[in-house]
Amino acid sequence: MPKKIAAFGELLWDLLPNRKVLGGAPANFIYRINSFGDNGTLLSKVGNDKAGREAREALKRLGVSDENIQTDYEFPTGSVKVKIDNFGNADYNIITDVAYDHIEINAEMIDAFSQASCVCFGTLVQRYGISKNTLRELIHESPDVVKFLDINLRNNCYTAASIEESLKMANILKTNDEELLITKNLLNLKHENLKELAQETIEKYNLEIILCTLGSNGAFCLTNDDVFYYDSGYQISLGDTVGSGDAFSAGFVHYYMNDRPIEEALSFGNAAGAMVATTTGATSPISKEEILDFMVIPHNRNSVRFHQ
Ligand SMILES: OC[C@H]1O[C@](O)(CO)[C@@H](O)[C@@H]1O
Repeated sequence: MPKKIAAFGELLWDLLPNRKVLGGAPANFIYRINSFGDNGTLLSKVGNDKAGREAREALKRLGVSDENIQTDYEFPTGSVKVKIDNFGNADYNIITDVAYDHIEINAEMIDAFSQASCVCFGTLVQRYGISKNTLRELIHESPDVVKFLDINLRNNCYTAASIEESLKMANILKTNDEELLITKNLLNLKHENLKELAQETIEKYNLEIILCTLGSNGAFCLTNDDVFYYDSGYQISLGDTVGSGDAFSAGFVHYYMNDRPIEEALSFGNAAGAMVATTTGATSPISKEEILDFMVIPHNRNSVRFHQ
């Protein structure tokens, strides 16, 4: 049975150096979730403009319903200017006060959230009051649902308060090494070492799992009963990093919510993220079968050491 997974947040156009592609972490996440065979719902908002109409069409072409995409009559559809450096790393200039900052609560959204088995959200959509409050209410109405926080810290789009509130709402945190250290500094956590910092964060915010991606060095996972797994990085030819973390999250959630062992979920997510990093933009099609095939090909894998 496909699992019902919902995500709340930004749907936008990523303006890459030479073309525009549909993006927004929750949109990218739900696209991958559906491509893996689960039943994903995206909760967002676009403007009453050409970009909004095109976003709906693009979304549907990607196999994601626009049923829970609201239309805003005042604010434009979101967009992001994405610069890619010589190493393929993305720098995001995120346009502010756009339609997805104004998502309003309604009965359909409450149903989509509370009837899902897992919901995903990030910090970017919490930069203004309306969407932030809608998210809080949706979470409040969904007590028995697994809450997956893909923290996605984007410049000028988070505060210590939005990070802390998000951690309090979450059961599972997905972060990257850099974001975990930013979180440490803003929330005055103690540990420098990533594993110890993850332990401290789990305890302080009562999390069940932390997933931490490490760029080309793979990813690790730590649970609240202190089970630790590490999956090393793949040596790939990098397209760009856009959407790679979103694919990691979708891969992990797909396996985890379908009752696969956490170690397998980590490996599948890590491979999904690596494969998306070989493409440009966040929504190039990659099937589950292609990821599974990729995982069994012998690869050169990078390896990091943890100071345990
Ligand atoms: O959501 C914020 C930004 O992050 C991405 O999702 C990539 O992870 C982009 O598509 C978007 O511009």
